[in-house]
Amino acid sequence: MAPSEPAVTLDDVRKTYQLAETVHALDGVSLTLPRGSYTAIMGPSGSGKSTLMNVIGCLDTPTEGRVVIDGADVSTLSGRERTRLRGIEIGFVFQTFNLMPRLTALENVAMPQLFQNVGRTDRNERARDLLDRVGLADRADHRPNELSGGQRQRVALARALVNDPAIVLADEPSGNLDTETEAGILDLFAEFHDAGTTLLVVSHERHVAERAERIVHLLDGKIERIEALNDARNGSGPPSAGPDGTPPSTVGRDEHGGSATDRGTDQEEPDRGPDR
Ligand SMILES: Nc1ncnc2c1ncn2[C@@H]1O[C@H](COP(=O)(O)OP(=O)(O)OP(=O)(O)O)[C@@H](O)[C@H]1O
Repeated sequence: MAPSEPAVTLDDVRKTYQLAETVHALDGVSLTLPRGSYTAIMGPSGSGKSTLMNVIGCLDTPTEGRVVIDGADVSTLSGRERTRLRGIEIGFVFQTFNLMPRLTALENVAMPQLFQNVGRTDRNERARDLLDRVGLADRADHRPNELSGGQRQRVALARALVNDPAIVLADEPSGNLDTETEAGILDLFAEFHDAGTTLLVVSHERHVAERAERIVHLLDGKIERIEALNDARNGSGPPSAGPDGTPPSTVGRDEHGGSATDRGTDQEEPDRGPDR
C-alpha cells in the first residue's frame, strides 16, 4: 500500500434494493479511512452498517459510487483480484462468525495462513498465540459446536487477525461477550491499532465505539454525523474532524504491510451465530 493512500475511500456510495418498494441501504456515503485510523460505526437497526462493512470488505458491490481500497477502485478489479485484495489486506469479523464446523478452533484460526505459504509449525504457533490472546488457549481442540457463542466469536476474531491484515472490519465484535472478555478484545484492537492496523468496528454499544478515534453515525443509509473522540493514546486534545471526517491524530503513521485473512462467505461453510 502506498504510504500516502488512505486505506479506504468511499465516494458517494449507494446500495439500492429493488423490492416491492425501493430500499436505499446506503444512500450516498462518502468516507475516508486514513491508514492506521480507528473508526466506529453506530446507527439504529437497518441504518446500513452491515451493508457498509460488506461493501468495504468486497463482499458486496455498490449500486453506484466508488470504493477505493489500497488505491485501487474495487469495481475495476477482476473477481480474482478482488479475492486477492480481500485475502491480502482485509480481516473480516462477521456477525455470523463463518467458522468451518468440521475444523477445530486451532485449525480455523490457522487456516488463512495456508494462503500465505506459512509452514505448518509456524501456522500452529501463530494460531495458538492468537487463541491465547483472545482467552481460548484451553479450547484449541474444540470444534465450533463445542464452543459457546462468545467463544466462537473470539475464534472468528483470532482468525481475522492471524495474518496481521492492514484493515480489520469487525461487525459487532463484542456483542456476545462478558465484560472482562470484551475488555480483552478491545485491548487487542488497541494493540493492533497501535501497530498501524486500520480498524472499522460496528457496535451498538457506546463504550465499545468510544475506544475508536471517531464515531460515524449512520441513519437511513446516510452519514448523519461524524463524532471525533479524544485520542488519549497520543496525548492530543479532542481532534476536530476534517471535511471527510479524517482525524488529524492518524496523519503520518508508518506504512503497515497487511496480509491474508478471512476468505469471506463464498469459500466457507458458515457456522451461524445467534440472531441478534
Ligand atoms: N439483501 C437485501 N435485500 C433487500 N434489502 C436488504 C438486503 N440487505 C439489507 N437490506 C436492507 O437494507 C437496509 C440496511 O441493512 P443493514 O443490514 O446494512 O442494516 P444494519 O444497520 O446493519 O442493521 P442491524 O443493526 O439490524 O444489523 C435495511 O433496511 C435492510 O432491510
